Order: sequence, then C-alpha cells, then structure tokens
Amino acid sequence: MLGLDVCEFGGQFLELLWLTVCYRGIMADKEGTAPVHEEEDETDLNYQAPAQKTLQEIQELDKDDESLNKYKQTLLGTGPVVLDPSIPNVQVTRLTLMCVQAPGPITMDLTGDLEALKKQNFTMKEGVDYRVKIHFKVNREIVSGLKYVHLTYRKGLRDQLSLALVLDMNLDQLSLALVLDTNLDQLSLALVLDTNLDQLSLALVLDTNLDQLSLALVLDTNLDQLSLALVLDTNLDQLSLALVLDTNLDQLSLALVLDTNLDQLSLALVLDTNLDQLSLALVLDTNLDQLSLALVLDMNLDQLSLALVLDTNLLAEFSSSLYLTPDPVSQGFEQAVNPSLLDKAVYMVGSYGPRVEEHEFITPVEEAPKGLIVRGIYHIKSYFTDDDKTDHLSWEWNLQIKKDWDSTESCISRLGVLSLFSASCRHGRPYALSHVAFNDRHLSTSSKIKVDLDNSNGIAVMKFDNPPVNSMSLDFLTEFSINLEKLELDKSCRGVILTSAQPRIFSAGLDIMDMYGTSPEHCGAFWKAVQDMWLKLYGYSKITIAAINGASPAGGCLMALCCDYRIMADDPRYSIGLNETQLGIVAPFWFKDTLLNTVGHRTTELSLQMGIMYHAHEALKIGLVDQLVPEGKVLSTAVETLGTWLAVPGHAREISKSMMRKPTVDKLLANKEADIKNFVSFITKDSIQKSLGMYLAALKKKKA
Ligand SMILES: CC/C=C\C/C=C\C/C=C\CC/C=C/CC(=O)SCCNC(=O)CCNC(=O)[C@H](O)C(C)(C)COP(=O)(O)OP(=O)(O)OC[C@H]1O[C@@H](n2cnc3c(N)ncnc32)[C@H](O)[C@@H]1OP(=O)(O)O
Repeated sequence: MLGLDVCEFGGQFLELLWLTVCYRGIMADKEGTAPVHEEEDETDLNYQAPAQKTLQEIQELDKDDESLNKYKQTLLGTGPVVLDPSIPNVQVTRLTLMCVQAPGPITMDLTGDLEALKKQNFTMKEGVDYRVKIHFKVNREIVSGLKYVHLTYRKGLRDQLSLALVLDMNLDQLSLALVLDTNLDQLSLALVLDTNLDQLSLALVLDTNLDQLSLALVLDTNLDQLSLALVLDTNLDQLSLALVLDTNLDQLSLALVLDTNLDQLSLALVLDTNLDQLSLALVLDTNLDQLSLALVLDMNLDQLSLALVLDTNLLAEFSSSLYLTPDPVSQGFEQAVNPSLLDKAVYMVGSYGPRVEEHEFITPVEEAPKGLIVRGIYHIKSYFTDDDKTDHLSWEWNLQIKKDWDSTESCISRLGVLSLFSASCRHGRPYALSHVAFNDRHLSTSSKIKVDLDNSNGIAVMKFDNPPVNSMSLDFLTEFSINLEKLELDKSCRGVILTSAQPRIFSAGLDIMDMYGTSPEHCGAFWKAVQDMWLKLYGYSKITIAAINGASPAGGCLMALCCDYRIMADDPRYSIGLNETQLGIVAPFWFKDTLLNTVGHRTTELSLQMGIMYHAHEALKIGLVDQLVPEGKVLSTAVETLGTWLAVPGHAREISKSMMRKPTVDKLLANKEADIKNFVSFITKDSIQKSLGMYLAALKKKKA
C-alpha cells in the first residue's frame, strides 16, 4: 500500500519508532492552569528526556522521503490546525462511559459548564463491564505522554460510625451495653443486656459484611430457668428470621424479627418482662444508604426510661470539605485530607499530533463494583495531563452505582447522546432501537435489524429486516450503527456477519425516499448517518463478513465492500455494484475509494462511469466478491470463514486492517462537514431531484 518493499518498510518502521521515542520529549503546551501533581509511583530511573523538537522540526526530518512523509502525516497530522494561541493546544471535549448493557449512551460534555458536572450523577448498573472513552483535540503542537488520571472517592462516606452505649443501674441491677460499629464493609452490632431481677441476660451479636451475615442471640433467664441461644449465619441473598419467646414464669416475652435481603436489613427486638417490669424494644434498619436504630428501654423499679434514636445517612454528603478542597491536587491530598479515596487509576494515553478531527482514547475494560455495600455515589476527579504535568483539563463528576439502570429515556436525556448518533437525535428522531439484551445468545430485537450473538463462538449475525427491499433509511442506518457500536464494545463478540432476512435482496441501497423531496436539513442528517455507518463499518476493529444473499445495488454494495470478506449467493438473478450514475447521481469520493481499494483503478473507472451492476460470476471475476456458494450455504459458509479468520492473532490482523484502511477513513474524517454540504447542495438540485423522480417512476413502472 505504501509502495515499499518489506526491508524498506522495516527500516522506516524502526526509524519511526525512534522518532516516536524522540517525540516523547517534545515540550507539551505550557498553557493551562497549575500543574497537576500526582504521586509518582514509578521509580525514577534517572531518565533524561531527549532534546525537545517542535512539530516543524520533526516534519523537516528526511523531508525528501515521500513514503516517510506520508506515514508522518498519518501519525502526526499535516500541521497546526488552529493557529490562535488563545485556544489551548489540547482540548478535551467529552468523556463517554461505554457499556454494552447500558440502555442509552452515557456521555459528558467537557466543553461546557464543568461546575454543573460536579452536581450531576451518572448512573451505572453494578457489576457491568465498561470502558471510558475520551475525545480530545490537538491543535498545534505534538503533545507527548498524555495521561488520563482518575481518582475515585466514596462520596460523603464516613469511614466509620461507632456507637457505644453502656448503661448500668443498680436498683436491683440492670446493665445494658450496646456497641454498634459500621463502616462500608462491615456492620456490627452487639447488645448485651443483663438484669438480675431474678436474672435475665440477653446477648445479641450481629455482624454483617458483603459476603456474610452472622447473628448470635443468647438469652438466659433463671426465673425457673429459660435459656435460648440462636446462631444464624447467612450469605446475604435473603434471610428472614422471626423468633418469639414467651415464658410465663413471672412473665417474659421476647420477639425478634430479622429480615434481610440484598437491599435491606431490618431487625426488631422486643423484650418484655414484668418481674417488676422491664421492657426493651430495639429496631434496627439499614439499607446502606441509611442506618436507623431505635432503642427504647423502660423499667419501673423506681423508674428508669431510656430512648435512643440514631439515624444516620451513611452516604449523604456530610460536608464538602471532606472531599473537596480548594486545591484538590496538592501534595498528599488523597491520603492526608481525604480518607475515602478508594482508587487511583492512571491511563497512558500516548503522544498525539495536531489534526482537524478529534482523537479518541479508550481505557481497558473495567468492571463496575457490585453488591449491597458498594452501591452509592462515587465522586470522581478526572485529570487529563501529560509528562510535563500540564493540566489540560481537570473536572469532577459523580458516578452512582445502582442495582439497575435508570430508565432509558432519563438516561439519554439527562446524560446527552453519543456523538456518533447525535445527528438523528438533533433532528428529533428517536432511536428505533428497542432495549438490547446482550445476555446469552439472543441479542436484540430492534425493529429493522435482528442481531444474534452466539456466545459459544463470539460470532454475531446481523440480519437486515426492513421490508420490502432493506433500503437504508435514516432510522435503519442509525439502528445499524448503534448495533455495530454495541457489538464492538462487547468483548464476547469477535466478528460480525451481515446478511439479509428478506428474500432475494441483500439491500436496495440508500433509501431514495430520504433523498427525494425532503428538506435540506433532512438530507444533511441523512447523509451524516450514511457517513457514520461507513466510518464505523470500514474502520471496524472486529472481523466483518458480508453474506450477500440477494441483490445488492449502490449503498448495499458499499456496505458489502466495507466488510473484510464477501460471500455471495451463486444465483444469476442477483447482481451487485455501484450503479449511482444510472440514477443520475454520483458516488462520492469515499464510495469510490472503497471500490478502488477492492477492485483496482481501471475496474473502478469502468464500474463507476457506467454504473455497472455485476452478476455474481462477474463480481467474483473482478474481485468485487471473494466467493460464490449456493444460496442455502451463504450464511453457514460465512460462519465457517469467520472461524478461519478468528484463528489469526487478533492484534496483528487488526493493525494490518487499520494500516490498509486508515488513510481512506481519515480522508472522510477530514472532510465530513464539507462532504455533507456538498451532498445537500447536489441532491437538492432540481435536475437531480428530477432524475431521482424518474428513477422511482421507472421502478414502479417495472413493477406494474
Ligand atoms: C459533483 C457531485 C460530486 C459528488 C456528489 C456528492 C454527493 C453524492 C451524491 C449522491 C450520492 C447518493 C448515493 C446513493 C447511493 C444509493 O444507494 S442510491 C439507491 C440506489 N438503489 C437502487 O438503485 C436500487 C433500486 N431498486 C431496485 O433495483 C429493486 O427494487 C431491487 C432489485 C432492489 C428489488 O427489486 P424487486 O424485488 O423487484 O422490488 P421492487 O423494485 O418492486 O421494489 C419494491 C418497492 O421498494 C421500492 N424501492 C426499491 N428500492 C428502493 C430504494 N433504494 N429506496 C426506496 N425505495 C425503494 C420500490 O420503489 C418499490 O416500491 P413500491 O412498492 O412500488 O412503492
């Protein structure tokens, strides 16, 4: 692709590696506020950064080497894209929590009011896998050693709540000791009651942590002797216990009710003895957001009454000073000031050059914490920094771990939308996607596309089901891109097969009705959805195979061309090709590039000018498809083929794919807006609308 032989390429690759090492030393932008201080966990190896070079200096290196220059362009961009020095070199624009199971996108806009973010809670279901994606722009100079740092605090958490109450009375002796100790990991309650009005003793020990609940109750009375001991141990998936004890040797009553499930622990203890009257009632209720304890004691041997009510909101914001300080990054802050720092994560983002489009960085998969105790609000401080500790952006936000997601609607409206799909939302189109359940085998029942992921082999089959001809409308394209994105994030999915649920038609291409007689705004939104579909599919990291089981004109052909491998039904009725000129329209440059990259220059020239639709055998001959099989075997062959592709080491295949396709993808990325404008002005022209109208009429006439 680069016109290099293997040795030459190897040599240049080494050279680039060397350059990359040099770039690490390149001075990062000095703008921004106070430098971010982080505790340096790494051992200082006395590393001396190489002499710093500017972007221009690097671009000057070996500038006569055309191949190297092309490669440098891909790596570093073409040069400064924003000259205005008042605009920061690095601009962090948004953070997305990517989670396959989420009912909607979870995105925070970092270009707006960061103060408002501090008050917002982003909800995540406990136990789900997620990744963090950060979009950022580099405007002028290469920035090296970018890092994303993520400090997580338990919001408003008290490390410990302890209460000890000891009561001692010697009007014929009553002693009570109550010890309550709770922190996030543990709740312990010990209650000892002792009265020697002819002897009554009660000991209650309750101990619960995430995995285990233990309860021991010992009751002893020797008013003609009654003893009770109860020990209970459960692993917290639901426990209920009720104990009622009644002895009428001068009357003793005891009722104990204990109820606990994952969300709630309730304990009620009522004790009643009328040997000159003793009453005790203890109510304990904790659901981890809240701990309530009420103890009422009543004695009338010369009268003693005690009532204790304790109510504490374990997760409330006690005081902002507990976790917010004027200088959150000052030395030792995490340990000294904030005892509830739970986690510090540092992600190496890398070195980036300026370019028009945003860069994106995605963290490895993490698992959200799970369980009764960990549910609640976490306060997160995020820093986007670099080797020089320049503070490109720091912001704070809250993540609320809940037993379940918030409803889809609130999730989407509260948190904003994922950029990829923003066009359809901006234009007021709701997602056509129903809730996607990624569990087990069955994946989604969205209205126009059926997705079936087989967890045994990691192969997902996406079946287009948009009758009559699987035309790609705005809704279809949006749904397609969402499904594709979800599968890309789903680590159990290893490859995707595209095929049709409609007989004889793979896809009739773009929906002409979205381009004919619609407003310029609609055309713009539609074209953006076409671009996003192409960008996602052509640049897809996982393996894609088109199982072409029917006719595949224009956009249908484009979709198949985006895949890594094409298997077509061996049937003379089916044809495939970019036939745009037959409609009086022109395939844009990225359609052209996709075909060109597959079948070569001359065939593309013929194909595009003439708008040729190739029958299956011709398509195989020119390399437009890779294999023909009987129609009944198209899908099974695709599954088999995907299996052989999966045998190739994934990272090597992925890098190779990216190496082949990235320049083509980058070309559209750099011209997205202009391409939309161009399309809108072209498609809304009277002459083009007339051509489309005639084409539609011809389709209907053919049918008649
Ligand atoms: C200077 C300029 C430089 C650059 C330009 C800038 C930008 C680029 C500008 C424009 C580029 C736009 C790119 C467009 C790409 C496309 O994909 S355009 C769509 C092309 N598609 C076709 O040509 C396919 C047409 N359809 C067929 O050939 C047949 O329908 C097909 C073989 C698929 C199936 O045949 P059959 O089973 O016999 O079904 P019918 O023909 O009877 O069709 C059933 C109904 O479906 C309607 N229909 C068919 N295709 C489409 C479609 N693509 N969109 C909307 N509707 C479609 C058809 O009219 C029938 O409707 P009816 O039942 O009669 O109401």
